[in-house]
Amino acid sequence: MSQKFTILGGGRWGTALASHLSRLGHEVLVYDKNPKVVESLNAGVNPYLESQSLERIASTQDLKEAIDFSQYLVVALPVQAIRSVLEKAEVRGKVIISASKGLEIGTHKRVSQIIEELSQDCQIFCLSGPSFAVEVMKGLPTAVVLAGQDMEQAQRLRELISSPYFRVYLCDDIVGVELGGALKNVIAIACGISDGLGYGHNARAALMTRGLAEMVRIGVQLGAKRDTFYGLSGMGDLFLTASSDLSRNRTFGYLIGQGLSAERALERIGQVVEGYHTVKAVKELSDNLQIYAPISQALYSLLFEGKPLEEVLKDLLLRPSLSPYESL
Ligand SMILES: NC(=O)C1=CN([C@@H]2O[C@H](COP(=O)(O)OP(=O)(O)OC[C@H]3O[C@@H](n4cnc5c(N)ncnc54)[C@H](OP(=O)(O)O)[C@@H]3O)[C@@H](O)[C@H]2O)C=CC1
Ligand SMILES: O=C(CO)COP(=O)(O)O
Repeated sequence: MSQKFTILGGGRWGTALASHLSRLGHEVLVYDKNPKVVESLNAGVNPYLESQSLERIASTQDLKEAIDFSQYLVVALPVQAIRSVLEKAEVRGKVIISASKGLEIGTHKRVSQIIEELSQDCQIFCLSGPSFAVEVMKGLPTAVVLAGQDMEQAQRLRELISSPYFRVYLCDDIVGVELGGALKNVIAIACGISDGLGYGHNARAALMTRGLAEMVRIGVQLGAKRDTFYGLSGMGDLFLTASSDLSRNRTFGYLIGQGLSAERALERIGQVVEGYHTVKAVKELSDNLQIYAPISQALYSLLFEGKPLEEVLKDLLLRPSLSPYESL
């Protein structure tokens, strides 16, 4: 059955999801602050893939109009922008799907926690997993996971958003699914640095494996189920992001490995690099909760404390091996 969907955020991911939902016959309204994006969507042209025409996607800069438009709200904004947008919106009684991946700096909150704080009487779900926007825009086969507490509502949502090329699995561990999507970006930056330095495939495989162990340690401490990290939103998205040129997080790391400063690398990419912010939140969380997170800690000292890359690598590679906590 056709429904109305509001998408908050007309970036690449918001536009890809809008395109997917409209192909399924839903009526979609995208909210974005950028007039050029709004204009392009209203003209039926994908702002990021100009060869693709888009039908049935309307767009607005009017947040109230967007919120009032539908019962179903998809949040696809950069994580650090979500609070400021939701503070301006009165969100009440909606079914909300968070599609953003990261932790909020300062509060260390997951996206569903930010949404919960700033909305009333809403049911909140998280959509995550290995899903590059450009491939979803093109309708290439993709599998994702939808997590939430109310499995009946999740099942209804799955029926609304699934297609043969967009396969949706369900999960009741929203904490694990959100943390999988947020933490894999940090490890993807580390893998990018290793690739940029020319360290080779062995090093990248080691970082991905030890990175996954680090994600599990952090996640379990924060209340996630261990097994969730071995599914689409943890391992699945880590494999994708840490090994593909399409990833902004990996590319960010790659450019740093090639000698660029973090500022220059961010400038060059010109899109959201969520892992850069999440590193900060993870560093504070792991300090506060005494979680052993050597890769995230090393990235923090490189990106935010100005420690030279050679020293960071030396510390990481020469740190005492096999502490009891490292056996996972
Ligand atoms: N791209 C992908 O493949 C995927 C992305 N995601 C997640 O989706 C989220 C969004 O990423 P993505 O769409 O790729 O990012 P993009 O960089 O493509 O776009 C971000 C968009 O958010 C807008 N924006 C920034 N700040 C604000 C604000 N304060 N108020 C309103 N709009 C704002 C930007 O506008 P402007 O350009 O004017 O600044 C831009 O249109 C991230 O959390 C990402 O991890 C998840 C799965 C896949
Ligand atoms: O999360 C993503 C794919 O699942 C997108 O990753 P990047 O933000 O690194 O491009």
